[in-house]
Amino acid sequence: MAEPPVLIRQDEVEDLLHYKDLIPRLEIALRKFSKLDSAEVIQPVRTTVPLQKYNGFLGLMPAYLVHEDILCTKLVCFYKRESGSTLPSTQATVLLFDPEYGNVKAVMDGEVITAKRTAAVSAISAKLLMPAKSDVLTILGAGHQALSHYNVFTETFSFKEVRVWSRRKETAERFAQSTQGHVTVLESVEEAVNGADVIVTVTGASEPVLFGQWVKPGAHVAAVGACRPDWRELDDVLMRQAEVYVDSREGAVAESGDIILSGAKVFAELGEVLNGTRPALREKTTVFKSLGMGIQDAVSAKLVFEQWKNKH
Ligand SMILES: NC(=O)C1=CN([C@@H]2O[C@H](COP(=O)(O)OP(=O)(O)OC[C@H]3O[C@@H](n4cnc5c(N)ncnc54)[C@H](O)[C@@H]3O)[C@@H](O)[C@H]2O)C=CC1
Ligand SMILES: O=C([O-])C1=[NH+]CCC1
Repeated sequence: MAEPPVLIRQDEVEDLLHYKDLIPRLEIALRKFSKLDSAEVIQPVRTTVPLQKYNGFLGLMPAYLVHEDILCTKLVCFYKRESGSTLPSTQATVLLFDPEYGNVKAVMDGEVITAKRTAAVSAISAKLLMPAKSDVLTILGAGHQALSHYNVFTETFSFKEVRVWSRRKETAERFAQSTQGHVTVLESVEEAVNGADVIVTVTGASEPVLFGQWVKPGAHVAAVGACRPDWRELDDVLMRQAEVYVDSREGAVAESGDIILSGAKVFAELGEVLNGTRPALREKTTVFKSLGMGIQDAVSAKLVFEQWKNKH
């Protein structure tokens, strides 16, 4: 009989999952996903169950990586919260299976996995697409994803200046006090992105907060929020003037309001750029529209489980 699943808590996942191990594995998974013959990766588009009464969604994100034999699913609830709400906006649990028998090997916290793998994929996009000389990073939003993006971007790159904006100035100030290095708080999005080389949008907005007229030509935008077909973070001008990269074309045309409602064309998947089948247009204004994929959770969960076993 199969062993009962182990339970891996949030603090353990935090200790076990490191960007230096995660980024190369995510790159491999993205490459495999974007191969023309992608039989190595099975990942349906996320199924979402609307929770209309609570302004949220339950997302089911299964994935199977055939060669690595990783079978996994994440269950994630995400909500649109009112300003000042103390309720969490993303809650997640990850189940890692034994693909041969079908039993669950581990049940682990999915919030840290979601925060770290999303930020790590944005860092991969920036590595490929940001201007060769990038001095200024701006983060719009000051929640969980803002912090994980701050951590991986400052660990991976050398920005001279990091700025943050949030719709409530106190939240941005609290964020700036929580970071290791200096972060400048700006009162408006326009000021915050003025001259920025890299802009990360990690808000819960459903209407555009970032407008193309404010974005420096050649800048790179990692757009992480607005994960529903009728939610926006970026305006039409930015979406139409930028070269648009995505994690998954299939996911993007089904779920991204920024793409669907602007009519912008997807230029490439990140995996295609990593595979060398589509170019990285670094000199142009670029948007990486992130939606999140089950394979990103699967490789993260495998890594956490491996590290957990080494310790027990
Ligand atoms: N692409 C991906 O793989 C993932 C995307 N997300 C999305 O990323 C976004 C940020 O997630 P978390 O940091 O976990 O949330 P959070 O609740 O911790 O932080 C959200 C931030 O956005 C701000 N915000 C909320 N509504 C806003 C509005 N209407 N206008 C401007 N700012 C607003 C909040 O004040 C806060 O600073 C959410 O949209 C979430 O759904 C989350 C996980 C994965
Ligand atoms: O990939 C993910 O976990 C999510 N994307 C949007 C909200 C949660």
